[in-house]
Amino acid sequence: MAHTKRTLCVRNQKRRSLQVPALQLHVSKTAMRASQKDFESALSQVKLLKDPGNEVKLKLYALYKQATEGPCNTPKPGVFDLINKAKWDAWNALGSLPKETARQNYVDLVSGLSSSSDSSSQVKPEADRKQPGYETLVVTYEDSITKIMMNRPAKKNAVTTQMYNEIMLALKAASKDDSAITVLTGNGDYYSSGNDLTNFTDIPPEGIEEKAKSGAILLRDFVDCFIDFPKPLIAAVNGPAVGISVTILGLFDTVYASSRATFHTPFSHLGQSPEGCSSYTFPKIMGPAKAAEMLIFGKKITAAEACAQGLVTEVFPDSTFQKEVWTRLKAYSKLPPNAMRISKQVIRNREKEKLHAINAEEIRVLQERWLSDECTNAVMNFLTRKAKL
Ligand SMILES: CCCCCCCCCC/C=C/CC(=O)SCCNC(=O)CCNC(=O)[C@H](O)C(C)(C)COP(=O)(O)OP(=O)(O)OC[C@H]1O[C@@H](n2cnc3c(N)ncnc32)[C@H](O)[C@@H]1OP(=O)(O)O
Repeated sequence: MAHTKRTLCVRNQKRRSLQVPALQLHVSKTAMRASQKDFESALSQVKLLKDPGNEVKLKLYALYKQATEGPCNTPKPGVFDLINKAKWDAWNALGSLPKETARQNYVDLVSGLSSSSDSSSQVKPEADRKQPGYETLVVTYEDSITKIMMNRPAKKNAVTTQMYNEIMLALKAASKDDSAITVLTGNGDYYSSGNDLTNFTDIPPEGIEEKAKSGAILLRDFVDCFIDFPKPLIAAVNGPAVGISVTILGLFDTVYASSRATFHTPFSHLGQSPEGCSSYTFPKIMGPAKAAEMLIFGKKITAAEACAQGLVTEVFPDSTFQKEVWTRLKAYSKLPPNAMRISKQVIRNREKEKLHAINAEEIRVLQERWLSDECTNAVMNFLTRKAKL
């Protein structure tokens, strides 16, 4: 099997003491409080706004439908019915986002739009372009770079159902905005601790099989977004990464890591199996032997090891990680965007179909694993704190 190693350039790998920056607990205080009245007032307010553009209108439409009718429940329009298909796609992308959250996101989005149109006579500096409507992410646009930052630092950026949906929305928006490159990173001391294990707890009345089915659709759509993302996609791995946040790195174009980062896929420990196309990308990137140690035995590797094995492009000392990575990315973002996009597509298109098939197959297997005693016991152990990785 051919190894396709990324550029190897390991920097200062001296171990540093783990510095935990002040955690910024992101709790939307109003999240649980968007009343029907707030929602109705947002509905009236939206009519007074100047045209926010198609992308925002689609977001508003999707959140409105989700808030009033719940998950998308209508047949997918035909390919030639472009407008209704775009609306359907936007609604469907919200997956099982709860109605209350959709209502709150709608209210937040309208309030963000109102305040930006109130000050529309002033030219906002690019750094202020924080995009409204996200609860688990901070999405910003600056220097032709869309930055998607996972923002649940107190939970080590564990990925909830809502965060899966918001990352998909943010990627879809970034694929259409005028940014040249897109970056995924984490807030706080972790990049991400992977799937939020409480995703296994809210079992609907229809039973665990239904939950596994909706989880499978969510995960398939999530990974598909990374396979199909049309622009250069960079991961800035600011700290330890676990599970799904590691496996999807094989679908990024470039992975920069802090010297403090570690990479861990404890699937067997959790009674689960590989996802994110890692059963294909990892053996291809690092060779079957190293991939097996990670994916079957759950070996945790350091940033330096991940770089030597080709999963990481370059490691930066933790103390200068942010500065060095953003300086590099700002320079890359000035390259001709169409050329970068086309080069990415030439590289990716050859493999797209295969990656989609691998994603579907991995999820078919994983869906069965979720129903196994091995998986249930492992999740219960974590949630009752008998086990930690
Ligand atoms: C029926 C099927 C439905 C399925 C629906 C899902 C669909 C998609 C599935 C995709 C599958 C992906 C596979 C994976 O990602 S596997 C990896 C899963 N992750 C883990 O197992 C990590 C678990 N976490 C830990 O082991 C530790 O927290 C840590 C990451 C090593 C950090 O330890 P540390 O001591 O530093 O910190 P704490 O443990 O005190 O964590 C701080 C708080 O954060 C909470 N936390 C952290 N990680 C998670 C997590 N993954 N899920 C839920 N909660 C998490 C932790 O509980 C603490 O919360 P607290 O302060 O309230 O106690």
